[in-house]
Amino acid sequence: MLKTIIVEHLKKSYRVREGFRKTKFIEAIKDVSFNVSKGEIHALLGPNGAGKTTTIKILSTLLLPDSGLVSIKGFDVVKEAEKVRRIIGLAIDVSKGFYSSLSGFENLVFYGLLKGLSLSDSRRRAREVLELVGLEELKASDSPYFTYSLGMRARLAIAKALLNDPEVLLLDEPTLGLDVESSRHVREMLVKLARDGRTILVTGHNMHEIEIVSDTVTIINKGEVVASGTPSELKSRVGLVFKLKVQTTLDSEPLFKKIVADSLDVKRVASKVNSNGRVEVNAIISSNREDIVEVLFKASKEHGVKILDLQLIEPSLEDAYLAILGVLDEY
Ligand SMILES: Nc1ncnc2c1ncn2[C@@H]1O[C@H](COP(=O)(O)OP(=O)(O)OP(=O)(O)O)[C@@H](O)[C@H]1O
Repeated sequence: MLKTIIVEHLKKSYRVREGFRKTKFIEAIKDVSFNVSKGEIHALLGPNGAGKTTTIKILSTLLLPDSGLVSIKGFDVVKEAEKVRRIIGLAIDVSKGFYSSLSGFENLVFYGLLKGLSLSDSRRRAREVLELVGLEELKASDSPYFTYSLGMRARLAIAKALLNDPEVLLLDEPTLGLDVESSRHVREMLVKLARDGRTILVTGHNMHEIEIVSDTVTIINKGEVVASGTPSELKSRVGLVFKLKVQTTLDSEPLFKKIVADSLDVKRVASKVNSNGRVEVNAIISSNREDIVEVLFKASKEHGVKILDLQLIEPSLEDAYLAILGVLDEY
């Protein structure tokens, strides 16, 4: 089946002026390839300057690539840019691009007209998308844009991207700077839009958020793909590694550490005495969950180790991301 978004061996350099006569090239994208299937939410992750926005700009026909093949629903973003523009919705710099004294509704009608809709269609569609992103519900659509909170601005940017009822949404950091509730609202909106069959490419830095919403992920660093897959595939890359935190007593600590060291694959262990007099043992263990649970159970039931509290933490997407980029020293 043809993938909705195809990016193959994408390359892009920026030419920048250096001094009066000299120019230099910044290789923003050296080699980026990934695919996104219909109805999927795909996250593009990477540190600042990795090339995420540049990729979104090429996909949305705002920038031309130097080389590589990029297509959306089979349309080449260079040769068939007009057709691509008709089927995509773009939200980039989500708190920019609106007239501050116009209301959300008036801004959207203006953009609807720019997209070639008639005045009556623009007005109808503006109301529909305002409803879709929950701005009607907040009774904000007729207030001037300058009164909007960041969360409302992000919603309006997504509403604008939805004006032409696009099959593909390209969203660059849609939750940047949003509070917990607004971010959750945007996340829920993305899931709903994908469930309706839209394909979504999103960038962001909040790993927790990305882990919740995305079906697949591509991690890029310095313009190159360093990993891709589902969040669980990426997490399995860091191996079967758990963080175990146990609170025990001073008396039980030596025996507990011995049992754990003898029975499990312990990578690292450290302990400290807490202010409440309990000993907190922190271990990185590369054994499977069932074995860890069995050893803890036996230590408590058969050897009388006092386990006062415990946490067994699996690696998160953030752990995987940091490990893949080689900046995680915890694992
Ligand atoms: N218009 C431009 N002119 C020159 N260099 C640019 C331009 N836009 C981006 N770059 C450079 O290209 C590289 C990739 O930038 P890009 O904005 O695509 O990264 P990003 O992954 O989106 O970063 P961030 O997470 O900070 O938004 C960076 O080194 C950046 O400085």
